[in-house]
Amino acid sequence: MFSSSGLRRSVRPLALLGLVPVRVRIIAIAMGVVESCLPPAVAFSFGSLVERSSTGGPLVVAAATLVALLAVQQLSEIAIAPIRERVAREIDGRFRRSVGALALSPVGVSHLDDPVVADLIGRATSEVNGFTPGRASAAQVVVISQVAAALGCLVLLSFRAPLAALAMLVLLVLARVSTTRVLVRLNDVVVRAGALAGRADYWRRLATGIEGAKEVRVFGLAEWVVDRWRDRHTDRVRTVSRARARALVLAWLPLAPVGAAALVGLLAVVGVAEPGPVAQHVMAVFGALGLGAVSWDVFVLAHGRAPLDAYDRLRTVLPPAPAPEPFAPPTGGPPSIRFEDVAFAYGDGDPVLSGITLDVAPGEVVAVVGVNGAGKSTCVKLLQRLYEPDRGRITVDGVDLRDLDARAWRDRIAFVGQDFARLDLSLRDNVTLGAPERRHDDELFEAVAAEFDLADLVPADTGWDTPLSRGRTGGTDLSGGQWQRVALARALFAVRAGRQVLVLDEPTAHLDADAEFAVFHQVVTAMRGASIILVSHRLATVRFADRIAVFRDGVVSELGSHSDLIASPADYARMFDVQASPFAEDLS
Ligand SMILES: Nc1ncnc2c1ncn2[C@@H]1O[C@H](COP(=O)(O)OP(=O)(O)OP(=O)(O)O)[C@@H](O)[C@H]1O
Repeated sequence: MFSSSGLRRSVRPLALLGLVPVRVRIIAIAMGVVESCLPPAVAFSFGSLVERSSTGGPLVVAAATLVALLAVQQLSEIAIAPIRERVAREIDGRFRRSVGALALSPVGVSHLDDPVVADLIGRATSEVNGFTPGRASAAQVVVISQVAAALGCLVLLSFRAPLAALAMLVLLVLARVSTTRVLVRLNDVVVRAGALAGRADYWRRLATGIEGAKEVRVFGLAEWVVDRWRDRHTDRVRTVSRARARALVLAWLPLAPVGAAALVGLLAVVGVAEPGPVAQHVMAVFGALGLGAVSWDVFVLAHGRAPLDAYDRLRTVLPPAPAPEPFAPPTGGPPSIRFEDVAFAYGDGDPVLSGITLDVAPGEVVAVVGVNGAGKSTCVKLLQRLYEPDRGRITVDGVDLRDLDARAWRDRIAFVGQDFARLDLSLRDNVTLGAPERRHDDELFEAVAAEFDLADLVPADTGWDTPLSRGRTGGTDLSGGQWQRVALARALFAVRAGRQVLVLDEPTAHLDADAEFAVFHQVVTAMRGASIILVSHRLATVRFADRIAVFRDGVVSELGSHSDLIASPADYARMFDVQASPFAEDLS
């Protein structure tokens, strides 16, 4: 039913029990069976005890049996809690892994641009109020045993009053069906409440958190933001409480058939003279009413199915991919990369690239420049296979990128982007996760840390293991420029560990042109040997590249070394003059 890449077929909560170890499964099922047998057994045993006391028969055995049954009932209620926890933990662990694997299974990231997919991933991973598939599965066992216990009581009744038992069965099934409908409605309320809470929460974070703290104060937005927070929150509470009230009104409806069933059951006892059968009958009637009752477990079952349903739908949208190959160090030197007439648009949007043709020779440094929105980052995303070209192809050593294993190709790339990852981990992890297969290579890490002067970023006593987060004990936070040094060190670690392609997509955009030039120069000098692609919208900072490609209107409009391009009368020379005139002396 389950593999690391996904649950194989449509899953129901009960089927998830197959994921727990056999021993735990057997205990859970055995306890369910015991719980199903207890109510009819107690009714029967109580009837015998009353009968014996009325006829003056020996009471000891009957009383001892009843006491033993009641003791088992109490004990099983206590013992079942840790079993249910274990069942839920085992299933939820596997389910989370399965959802994670599915969400990460597409080669690229274009599926995340689709709001339907994003919503399904959100719902499959949501654990609102702890209603998880694992808890639903454990609850399903309890619900089945509750139903079985009630049916057992009806069977007991049917020996004396078959018609009354049949009428009760019909009425209680009716009650149960309408109860389930009410629960589905309540479940919808919970889902809606979750979506609305997300909106209200955004404004709460903006008002009280660090996210927009400066803008909110400096632009005088405080009152406006707080008003929005209050309005969204009020909207949420009002919408949810109206929907809940409507659902709860319906919750009264099942009470009518339950009441009628109780009446039918109790009336059937009229005329029975002996106290024993009367006692057994009354006990069995009360036991049978459980068939129409709403228990907490029915509620957990209804809610805990929601992530499973979302997961099922997600699987129809995202078929599970085969498990990735383990890391295999690349053989040979840096590759030659070629973009051949590559065209691309996001979804149904306008073309961003309309025919890019560009070579990067092994070990060459190629800069990609162009105005904002020219498609430079998009080109880099295609190279990393985060998206696929609509037309044309990208080849690596002559092989179409689509024919290469995406994971194996990415294992050859080191990358720093504009919004590089600031991992809430230690400084050491932030750097060494650039090449996870060499994570424990302290010598390599120390060399890279020395090259980027990382020692002054963390206190000496906690050293490399200092968490880079103010929110963690003993943690520290870094400035934007310091984080950027860490991100570049991560790329250097990856290159030293054997990555042969380096992509820098404006990680230094917030620096001034001189500082960006210095950083690019340092990084490229340190990583010479890899095939390097530098992206920038500032021409002066990449002038040392072997070749510069100017992106314009979705194509490469100029290509050559800085001295070639500056000598031609086209865009590059004109833009370079405009951008570089304030630094003319430094650049000469
Ligand atoms: N995920 C996306 N979905 C839809 N459109 C996108 C997406 N990412 C980028 N775009 C659009 O594609 C165009 C090119 O964006 P891209 O980021 O490649 O440009 P760029 O040259 O790198 O710009 P900049 O220098 O500002 O970073 C822009 O119009 C942008 O709005």
